Amino acid sequence: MSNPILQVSGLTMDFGGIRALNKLDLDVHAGEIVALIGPNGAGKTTFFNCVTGIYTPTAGDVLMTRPGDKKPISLKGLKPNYVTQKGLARTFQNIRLFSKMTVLENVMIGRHCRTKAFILGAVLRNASTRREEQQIAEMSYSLLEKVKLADLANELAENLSYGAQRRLEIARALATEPHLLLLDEPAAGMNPQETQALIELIREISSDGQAILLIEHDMKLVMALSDRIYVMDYGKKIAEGNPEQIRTNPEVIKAYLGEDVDA
Ligand SMILES: Nc1ncnc2c1ncn2[C@@H]1O[C@H](COP(=O)(O)OP(=O)(O)OP(=O)(O)O)[C@@H](O)[C@H]1O
Repeated sequence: MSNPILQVSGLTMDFGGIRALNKLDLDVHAGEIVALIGPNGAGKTTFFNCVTGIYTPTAGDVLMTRPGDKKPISLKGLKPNYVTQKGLARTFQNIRLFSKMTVLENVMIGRHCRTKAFILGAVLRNASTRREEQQIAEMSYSLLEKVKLADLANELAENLSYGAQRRLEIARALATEPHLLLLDEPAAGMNPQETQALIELIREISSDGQAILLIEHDMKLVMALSDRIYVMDYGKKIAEGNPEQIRTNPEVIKAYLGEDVDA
């Protein structure tokens, strides 16, 4: 088997006396949808923050192997914008859009991390910059079509419904052309119809070959989409397997006592 796109080993994160992550191993292969689940406070967001450069982990490594790479590169210690440039994009638990910009502009911003002419061109506005802007706008528009927001391209982001804002965040992350897409609670705050539409969207994105790692509390979504699931509790991995194995795992049932894993 080829190297995983993402290979996390021994990831540990201490906040003062709190060990939020404890020697966590996790990998994601090309084309997979992998979910990371666990009760509140288990360490899921800390994991994403360590992988995407928001925190530098106390110990462990985060390796990425992109198509064509002879050996993995380490993302550990890289700033978030460099992590994005290497091919890892994410959405956030609390939506982070530019509310006073249009829907299309929000996606175009995501794309700019891949363009040469951005800073210099923004000052000079020469012909090649204008051509590149046009290409970015077209590519961004096609992503809006994918997430079913093309009709709202010129609307301000703040005027979108909650579910639509979450889909816009996904489009913006896809605009960076990631090798791996990280989704942080994409269904949070959605009604059942919005969640169902999201499940279909994630399936469609995955069918294009996009590898996806997601954190989610909505078990219906997790069970419907995941090829593999990692379960953590108190910063440690307590189980790993396919949805059926996770659904029936006694450790998982114990960790979730009182919560509904059997969606
Ligand atoms: N910046 C921080 N400083 C101190 N402690 C933190 C920090 N970030 C997270 N923690 C602690 O680390 C632990 C894991 O938190 P984390 O937010 O990663 O859990 P989670 O699984 O994402 O929870 P939730 O499902 O509620 O979002 C918690 O005990 C939390 O209080």
